[in-house]
Amino acid sequence: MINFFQNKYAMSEKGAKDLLRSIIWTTLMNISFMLPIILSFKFLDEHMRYLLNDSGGAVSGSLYYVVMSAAFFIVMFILAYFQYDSAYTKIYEESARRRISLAETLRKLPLSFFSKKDIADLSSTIMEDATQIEMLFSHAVPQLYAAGLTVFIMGIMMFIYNWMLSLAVFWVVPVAVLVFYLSSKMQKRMHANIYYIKRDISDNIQEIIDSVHEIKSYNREEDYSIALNIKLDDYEKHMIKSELLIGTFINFSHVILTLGLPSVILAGAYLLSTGFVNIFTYLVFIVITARIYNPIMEAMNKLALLLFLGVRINRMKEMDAMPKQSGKSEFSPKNYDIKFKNVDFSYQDGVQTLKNVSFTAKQGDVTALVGPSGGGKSTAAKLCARFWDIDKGVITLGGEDISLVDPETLLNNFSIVFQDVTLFNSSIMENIRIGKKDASDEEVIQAARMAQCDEFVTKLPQGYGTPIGENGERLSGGERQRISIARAILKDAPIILLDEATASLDAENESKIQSALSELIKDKTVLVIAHRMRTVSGADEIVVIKDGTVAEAGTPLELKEKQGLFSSMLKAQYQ
Ligand SMILES: Nc1ncnc2c1ncn2[C@@H]1O[C@H](COP(=O)(O)OP(=O)(O)OP(=O)(O)O)[C@@H](O)[C@H]1O
Repeated sequence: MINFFQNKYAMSEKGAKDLLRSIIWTTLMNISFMLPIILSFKFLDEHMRYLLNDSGGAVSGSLYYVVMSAAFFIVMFILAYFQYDSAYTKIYEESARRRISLAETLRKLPLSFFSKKDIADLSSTIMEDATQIEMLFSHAVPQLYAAGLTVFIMGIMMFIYNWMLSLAVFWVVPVAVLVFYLSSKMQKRMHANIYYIKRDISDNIQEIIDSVHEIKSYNREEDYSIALNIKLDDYEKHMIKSELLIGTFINFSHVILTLGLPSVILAGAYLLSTGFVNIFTYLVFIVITARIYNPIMEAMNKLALLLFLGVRINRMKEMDAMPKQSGKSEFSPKNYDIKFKNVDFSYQDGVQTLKNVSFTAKQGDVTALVGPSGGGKSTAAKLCARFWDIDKGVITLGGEDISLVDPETLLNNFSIVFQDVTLFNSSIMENIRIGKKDASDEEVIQAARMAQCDEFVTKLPQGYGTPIGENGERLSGGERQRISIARAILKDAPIILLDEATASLDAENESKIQSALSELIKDKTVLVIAHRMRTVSGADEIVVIKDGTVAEAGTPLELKEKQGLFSSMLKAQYQ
């Protein structure tokens, strides 16, 4: 059973055990609600017999009923406590574990998972799916299983007590469940559709928010809002259809269940008149029948939500099943040479981005990757920090295969400055401190000065404490890039990846930063991706990448003399 829950609901072992406990406690609580009824009728029965015999004096055994009532009350209270604890506290604990494990999964997923389109999907999985699953596991799943179990246990007890009346009570249950079951396939399909339409809408909204500048500048607001409205209408139609469908089936099943009571009244009246049952049994069955369907009805009301559960759990399982990056967390290479040996890589199946790429970026050297746009320079640089895993060949750092090193451990060795700088909605100080989280304010300011940030920071109202808005929206491209360089300077890692690091800077700032960078890169492995030939003039080694392959490699002088691609690019740029 534990294994079944673990597999079906993607739960931890502890969560599955707690769910089982919750089902047991809920079943016991459901059954305990019948106890006062049985006790009352037993009391009534004895009372009636006593009155009919009319022996005079007090009713014998009254104290017994008072004590039993108090005992039942305590039992019900205890059961309700454990039921609450298992269905809420424990289930919420599992939910916390589920969220933490999702976050852990995210840490281990390769970057290929985080394409732009996945961001809305991801946040919906983490926030909405996890919340919905939490709600279902506290309010619906244990209750559903417990309803089945309660009816089963009560059914056995009642059949033993009086099978004829029990037949009248229970014939409706399989019929109602069958009606619901037959419709569930259709409902599941519908709910899956709704779920995917909803995700598509979230993606669409996310895309609009991300590209709001482009949409406005190309006057495409109307096209986007028409496309979004079509999707919203579709969502509305599906929701109405689904509500109608599920409402119809739930109500139909409820109607079938309510037929149970008249069945018992009629069958009981007949059995009473023929002497097969006494009045006490008849009345007990009527009252129990009025209550026994409640857990099933309640569970059915929640089934609509439960139908969403499968889709949501599958989404989590999918995420969990994605190939994760792992590796050793202890890593101290003997040097920081990066070596590509016959590396093949593709972002998508069938489109090879790098083919048989081999080159070495030596520690203490500046290795420049140059070549035509789209050739694969940035891809090669990102692969050596294990942003993705390669398809063939090997990339080594200090002679060790990087695919065997935990990505976070590996990244500790890299200072990276990309073209597309990501900044966080906090102060400049905190944005730079990301490079080294335990850096003092003085260290941060020192790095900022080296990266020429001082010039614009001192003009800001709160200096280094100035909030810079979502992704640094209050800063210019060059200012954002300088913050990114300051981070790299602060981190002071043994390998430096510079992807057009000084592209958005004016000539004066660029030369100042170049001199700061030349201090930073001493004795380090430096991989520079550059388009402008003057950026690479000081490089020790140049690797020309064209159409995903190494077209030529050597020192600037060697390549100039070779009169190949590098030399023609050089000429073209100076012309
Ligand atoms: N995340 C991605 N998913 C799919 N394809 C990608 C991705 N990133 C880059 N590519 C593709 O891989 C190829 C190489 O891109 P890459 O950015 O490495 O080239 P580049 O030489 O650095 O180009 P540029 O000089 O223009 O920056 C291109 O065809 C590009 O479209």
